[in-house]
Amino acid sequence: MSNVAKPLLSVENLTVEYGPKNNGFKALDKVSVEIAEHECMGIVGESGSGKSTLGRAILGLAPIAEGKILFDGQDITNLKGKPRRDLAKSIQVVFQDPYGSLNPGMTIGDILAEPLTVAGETRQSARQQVADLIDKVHLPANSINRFPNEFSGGQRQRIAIARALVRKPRLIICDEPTSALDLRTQAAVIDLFIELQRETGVAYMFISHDLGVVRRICHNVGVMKRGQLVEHGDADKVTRTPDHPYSRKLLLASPIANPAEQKKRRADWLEMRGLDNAGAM
Ligand SMILES: Nc1ncnc2c1ncn2[C@@H]1O[C@H](COP(=O)(O)OP(=O)(O)OP(=O)(O)O)[C@@H](O)[C@H]1O
Repeated sequence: MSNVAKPLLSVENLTVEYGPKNNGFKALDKVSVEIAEHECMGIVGESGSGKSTLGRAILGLAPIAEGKILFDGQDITNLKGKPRRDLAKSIQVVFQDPYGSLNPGMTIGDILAEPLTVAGETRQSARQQVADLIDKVHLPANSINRFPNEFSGGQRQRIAIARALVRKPRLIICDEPTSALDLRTQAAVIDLFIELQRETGVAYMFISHDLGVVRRICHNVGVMKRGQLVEHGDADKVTRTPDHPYSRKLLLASPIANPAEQKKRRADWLEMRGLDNAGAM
């Protein structure tokens, strides 16, 4: 499948195998997917279908048996050590669990400043950027001196999002980032994701069980089943099979018809979010 714009991320025939090589369990089986700059690609599918494995493989955290991952044209499939750490500037992640993902012994200010000071920024510049980020994710300014256990689940997820944004990434893998939150908090965090995308132009791979959330935030969606990406189309149209309300099968009512339609949808979507086609604002 191909997007009209040059892909930021391109996953080609990716196979991830757990267990003995060439004889293990294929958690991903020849998956191909592309995400263009500024886009939000939803990944949905039943439990165990391979959604998180896809995200983990992109982050270099899953055993790749076959296939390729390109980021901005660079082959990152087997990147390790320093080059992999350097890539963390461009590809970040927000996980589901807002309780487990923050170091409880560090203040929010230190959690957010660490990636900047490690990258060589002065303490003063880091402090200023952290203050701006706290403001950007709508947390009170005094959050800087407080510890993670002083915050609610929704607030912690805002901190995790701020941490993902610290180094101005071009892509964030969001792995069920709202599913541990109550409905009201979930809606506010989704609004934040949308707002931040509008402001920064960051692209998202948004892994979720929740079709409502995916319809709201995503542009395209891919449906996974038993390690394969079985359908791909317009996120507005993703729905469960109507005649089998308990079925886990997902149907895309309107797959993308042709490149011209695809191009128009992309332009409309970017316009709605106040982004241009060429680069971040
Ligand atoms: N480290 C691992 N070792 C062995 N098998 C694994 C490992 N991680 C995942 N799997 C298996 O790979 C398959 C895909 O798992 P994955 O977590 O990607 O699914 P998922 O679609 O994200 O599920 P969920 O929606 O429940 O989070 C599952 O059968 C899982 O048991």
